[in-house]
Parts: sequence; C-alpha cells; structure tokens
Amino acid sequence: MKILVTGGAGFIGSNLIMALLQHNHQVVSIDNYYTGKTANLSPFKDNPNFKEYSYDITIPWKDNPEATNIWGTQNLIEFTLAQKSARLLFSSTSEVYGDPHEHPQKESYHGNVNPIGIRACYDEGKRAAETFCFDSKRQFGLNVAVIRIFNTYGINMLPDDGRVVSNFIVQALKGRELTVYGDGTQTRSLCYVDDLVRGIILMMNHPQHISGPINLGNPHEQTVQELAEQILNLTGSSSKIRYLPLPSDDPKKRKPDITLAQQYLDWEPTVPVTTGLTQTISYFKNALTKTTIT
Ligand SMILES: O=C(O)[C@H]1O[C@H](OP(=O)(O)OP(=O)(O)OC[C@H]2O[C@@H](n3ccc(=O)[nH]c3=O)[C@H](O)[C@@H]2O)[C@H](O)[C@@H](O)[C@@H]1O
Repeated sequence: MKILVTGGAGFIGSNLIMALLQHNHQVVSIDNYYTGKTANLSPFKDNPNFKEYSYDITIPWKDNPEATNIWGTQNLIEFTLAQKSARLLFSSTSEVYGDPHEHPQKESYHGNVNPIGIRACYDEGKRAAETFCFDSKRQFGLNVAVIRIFNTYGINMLPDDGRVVSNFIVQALKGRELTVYGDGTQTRSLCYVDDLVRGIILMMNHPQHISGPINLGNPHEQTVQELAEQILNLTGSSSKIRYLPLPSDDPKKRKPDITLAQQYLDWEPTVPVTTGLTQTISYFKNALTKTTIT
C-alpha cells in the first residue's frame, strides 16, 4: 500500500514508519520539523520505498496545537476524500477524557475537560478534530479510524519533551533530582511504542474498516511516585526526588479500558513496563552521548 504518515519524523511517526517499511509498504513522511528530527528518519533514507517531505499540514494556520489538530486534520480529511479509496487514521488521545470521573476510561465516556484551562489547546483541539472526523464520515462517507492513545513511551522520544518518562530517565542518567509534580499519587498507564504501532496497523487493516474510537493503551496503572522509584532502580541512579507543584488540570488518574481493542482488533499490550523502560533507558543513554541536551 501507499501510506502517508504526518508527523513522520516524530516519536510515534518514526516508529510507525519503521514497522510499515518492514511490511514492504511505500511510505511518504510529512513533517514540519517543529519537534520531529531528521535523525529519526535517517535509517530509512536509502530505502526506495521511502520519501520524506518537509511541509506543514496546517498552512496557513500555524504555531499551536489547536491549529495542528483542527485545521491540520480538516486538510487531511479533504485530502483523503479526494483520493479514490483512502483510509485516514486520526491519532486522538486519552486527554479527551480530561480529569476523568469514570475509571478506567471507556470510549463511551465523554470526559471532563476544562475548556479554558492551560491544557485545553491540546485536549479541545483533539476533541474538535474527532468531531470533524465523525461529521465527515456521516456527511461525506469518510473512511476514518480514530484511536485514543494513552501515555506512550519508547525509542525516539525527545529527551526534552517534558513528559514524565523522558524527564525521569534523563534526570536519573544525569544524576539530577527527579521532578515529581504534586505528591506523586496521580496515576498513569504506560504503553510501549511497539505495542501501540501494532495496534495502529491492526486498526488501519480492520476488514470492516471500523471507525472507533478505540482506546490503545496499557491498562497497567501506576503512580508517578512508583514510576520515579522504578526508574531510579533500573538506572541504578542515586538521584533524589524533588517535589514540585502540580500543574493545573493535571488528570489525577488515567487507565484505559481496552475491551473494544481486544474485541475488534484482538489487541492488547505485550511489553511489560520494566522491559519497555529498560529499552528506553538504553536508547536515552545512547542519545545523550550524541547530543548536548542540558
Ligand atoms: O498519551 C497521552 O494520553 C497524553 O499524555 C500526555 O500528557 P500527560 O499524561 O500529562 O503526560 P506527562 O506530561 O508525561 O505527565 C504524566 C504525569 O507525570 C507528571 N510529571 C510529568 C513530568 C515530570 O517531570 N514530573 C511529573 O511528575 C505529570 O504531572 C503527570 O501527572 C502527553 O503529554 C500527551 O501528548 C498525550 O496525548
């Protein structure tokens, strides 16, 4: 198949491209290189099935997560509808559930998002993009697949993306204090990127072309404090933990209900968090020797 991956030079995009090329698909990557890195695509540059373009899908609306999600998705919906038989996968997020009152979160839960808070640009951007996807399906017959990704980690993450796994590993490897926000009792459920990529491919290949939305995440829930201790253990670091204020609207708990993914895609995560973290730690050890991340 011919597959276009937007955000191809990013963390999840580059892992997805690796898997698609291994399956002998032709892959085109589009990225505006805001956070994507050409280095993530360098392993594929001599592959005749791979092409890479620098482009911004939100043009002429730029510079914020609402624009990427709302206008970027709308442009891609129009592009998909103009093709003969294309299927669009929209990567939504567990952030659509906000600070949830339902636990674990099922796809039927409508969420608890603060529309004017500091996270709203991302959360509401994704929610609006989901609306565009399903309206376009109803009105124009768009062939669309919507997945809701729960906290994914693994190789090709940026060391300075501010996420908890990358922060803690980089801090531990550099012998710096691990920054736990709040008292560390908030929970997350971490999914290794290889599991996610397998789920994405199963969703795209679904024989009945279901639209979802489908949660893709690992139901193994842990507190941020436990994660900090686990990373200290696995890195053998003697860093201490420092407690900083909790950002506003930070969800207190998060855990996917993956019944639909099991039922429709026969998918569930297989990589235990310890294994995934060990691989991610090796990746960051290597990445840190090559860069000047401070
Ligand atoms: O994958 C998802 O579902 C979403 O989750 C993340 O949002 P968040 O859950 O806030 O992820 P992190 O920024 O990694 O934070 C996780 C938890 O760790 C805490 N944290 C983060 C960083 C840090 O240094 N210390 C720390 O205690 C945060 O306060 C939060 O409670 C990502 O930022 C979103 O892009 C993504 O869509």
